[in-house]
Amino acid sequence: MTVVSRILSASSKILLLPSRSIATTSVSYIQPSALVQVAQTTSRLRNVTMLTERKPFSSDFFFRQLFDEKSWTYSYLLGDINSKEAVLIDPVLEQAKRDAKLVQELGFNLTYALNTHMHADHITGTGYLKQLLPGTISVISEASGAKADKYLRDNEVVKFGRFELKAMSTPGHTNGCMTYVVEEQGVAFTGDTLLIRGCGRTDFQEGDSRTLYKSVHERIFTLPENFRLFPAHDYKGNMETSVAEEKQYNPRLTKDIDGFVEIMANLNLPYPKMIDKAVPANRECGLYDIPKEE
Ligand SMILES: N[C@@H](CCC(=O)N[C@@H](CSS)C(=O)NCC(=O)O)C(=O)O
Ligand SMILES: [Fe+2]
Repeated sequence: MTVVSRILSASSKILLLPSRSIATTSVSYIQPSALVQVAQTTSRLRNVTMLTERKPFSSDFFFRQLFDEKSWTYSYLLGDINSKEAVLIDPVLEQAKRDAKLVQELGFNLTYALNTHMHADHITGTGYLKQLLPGTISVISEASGAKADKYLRDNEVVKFGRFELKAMSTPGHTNGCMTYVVEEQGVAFTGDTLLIRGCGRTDFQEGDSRTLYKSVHERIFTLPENFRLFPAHDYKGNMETSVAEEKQYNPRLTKDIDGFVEIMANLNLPYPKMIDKAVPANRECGLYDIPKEE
């Protein structure tokens, strides 16, 4: 019997038999690798993702997802547990005290407070964090047009302890959108470029659907399939996704580019409530409208 006919034969047995009987059928002569192929084939037929093996974070990599309930924003504190250097991605002004307290409680030194882009729906916490945690350097892309202490270009790296965070230019939602990637840990922070089963809107700031589509397909979707992806927002309670999941299930970005442009042109979303306040503030690194001391 050839390998192919064995697979087909095993596949039909697995599909036809109730699951409890699989272990007791005559498939035991099949090579384990052939069984994996059968499982992959049957999963594809049932439209189920075969999860690629996950890469766990290393024990010296600190990761904490934080949430702002008013703007549905996720911020991310990443740190090197040994050197105690940390970075904070997309902090929110109203949560800056919470975040500063956490950084101090954990004994971290916040080296960089980074924005993935110039946000339109909330004021960034980077400016206030510079006051709360002196020495913190605010960071945004050069293309954002916003003020910060440090500007990043495509493929530039910032270090925290032994870790490297690489800025990957992913414009489309805004010109200056960056996806921040910690390659060694298999993780990327996509800002508003790629949301879980969605993506950033393209109807204000420098939004451009074709550019966003290319950013996702040519940059984010070319990361390894098992990379964990963390967005700047989720409005449905999801917290994390992966390259493999979004490539298979993103309802917008699995379309061809023209189909995508059509979807984006017809979202009809109301403008963010804070846009007229947030964009001018964020252009200045969020350095005004600091909450009053209690
Ligand atoms: N209702 C919220 C704003 C919601 C919104 O527009 N979110 C943006 C990301 S923040 S710039 C977005 O791109 N959404 C895409 C989508 O499909 O929802 C508010 O008033 O703040
Ligand atoms: Fe945004």
